[in-house]
Amino acid sequence: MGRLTDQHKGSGQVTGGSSGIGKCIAIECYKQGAFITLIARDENKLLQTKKEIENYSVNDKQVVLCISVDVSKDYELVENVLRQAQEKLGPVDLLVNCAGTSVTGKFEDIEVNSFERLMGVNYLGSVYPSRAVIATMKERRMGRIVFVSSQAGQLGLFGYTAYSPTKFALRGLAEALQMEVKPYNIYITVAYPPDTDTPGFAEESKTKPLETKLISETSSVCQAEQVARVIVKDAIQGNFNSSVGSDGYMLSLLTSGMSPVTSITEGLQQVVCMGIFRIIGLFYLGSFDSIVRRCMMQREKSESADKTE
Ligand SMILES: NC(=O)C1=CN([C@@H]2O[C@H](COP(=O)(O)OP(=O)(O)OC[C@H]3O[C@@H](n4cnc5c(N)ncnc54)[C@H](OP(=O)(O)O)[C@@H]3O)[C@@H](O)[C@H]2O)C=CC1
Ligand SMILES: CCCCCCCCCCCCCCCC(=O)[C@@H](N)CO
Repeated sequence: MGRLTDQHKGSGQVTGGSSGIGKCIAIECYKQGAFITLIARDENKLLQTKKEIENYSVNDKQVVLCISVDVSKDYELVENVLRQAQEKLGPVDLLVNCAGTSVTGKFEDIEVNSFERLMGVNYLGSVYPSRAVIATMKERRMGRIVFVSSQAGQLGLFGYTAYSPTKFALRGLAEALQMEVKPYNIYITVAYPPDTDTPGFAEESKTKPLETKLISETSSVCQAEQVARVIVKDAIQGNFNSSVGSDGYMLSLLTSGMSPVTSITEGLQQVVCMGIFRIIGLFYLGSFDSIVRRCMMQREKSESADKTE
């Protein structure tokens, strides 16, 4: 963010900044000299994280501000608290929409209200803060907005019927918004992290179907620090697409569709590699289908064994 202003190293707002990937993104920005606003619900977690982040200060003027608000409930409230934060720390240079949560399970086993709740937090919870800061960014003719999607926002997988659509939605929002704000020198980044070792991931793993676990093992679990470093780098560079690891790279290239390109090299890589990555992708899909079929047969076998007992 150092490039964003001459006066100070910029101001960053991170939703979901009190835990996991969001916390590491906040630390990464703070280490680069930025002023930080953490946005989440639980005040204790916020204060604890603020203390932790302050250990990384690079100058004595740096501030970490905490805001306790639900990003998915009341737009007016979100707009108000973000305005107050900007009055204290200056206009926001970087907004990172990282607040989010997941529910996994078979379609028929997921509570109906979970579909609505996840769309609320993961999608509307990214719309509201972005909508609240965009006018100022346009006036200043500068700014960066990050949407934290997921690899599960690039392809649909067993167990993610409630979660994936919310992460796909962010991509649509990001593409449309990028086209609107590019002439104002505002750049949007969509990040597609793989499974990442965080409190949220630990919670998700408790109830994850076996199929989802086996399929997800295709790509290894990343560290939140690494994911955060990549996201912050891509946001500063103004890259539309942000992915981690070789699976992440292939998946992003393969699903690039009509999304904007940031460089000629990126466009050329897509043109050259698309076909071959599709072939590799088909093999992955085949192996996912066979995992699902094997699990189904095993379940039926153990159910019929139970009945004959
Ligand atoms: N970990 C993973 O494997 C992956 C995660 N992601 C995505 O990255 C993001 C962060 O995930 P992760 O670090 O694992 O999550 P964590 O559960 O560790 O942290 C979630 C953060 O979001 C905040 N939050 C949740 N709901 C709300 C809300 N309604 N309003 C305001 N803040 C909220 C939480 O604070 P509080 O509860 O106090 O509000 C917390 O700070 C999510 O969007 C997730 O979908 C993407 C790919 C992989
Ligand atoms: C050429 C094509 C290569 C294809 C590789 C496919 C690898 C698929 C693995 C997907 C893992 C799902 C991650 C979801 C993470 C997430 O969002 C939750 N953990 C949130 O808590």
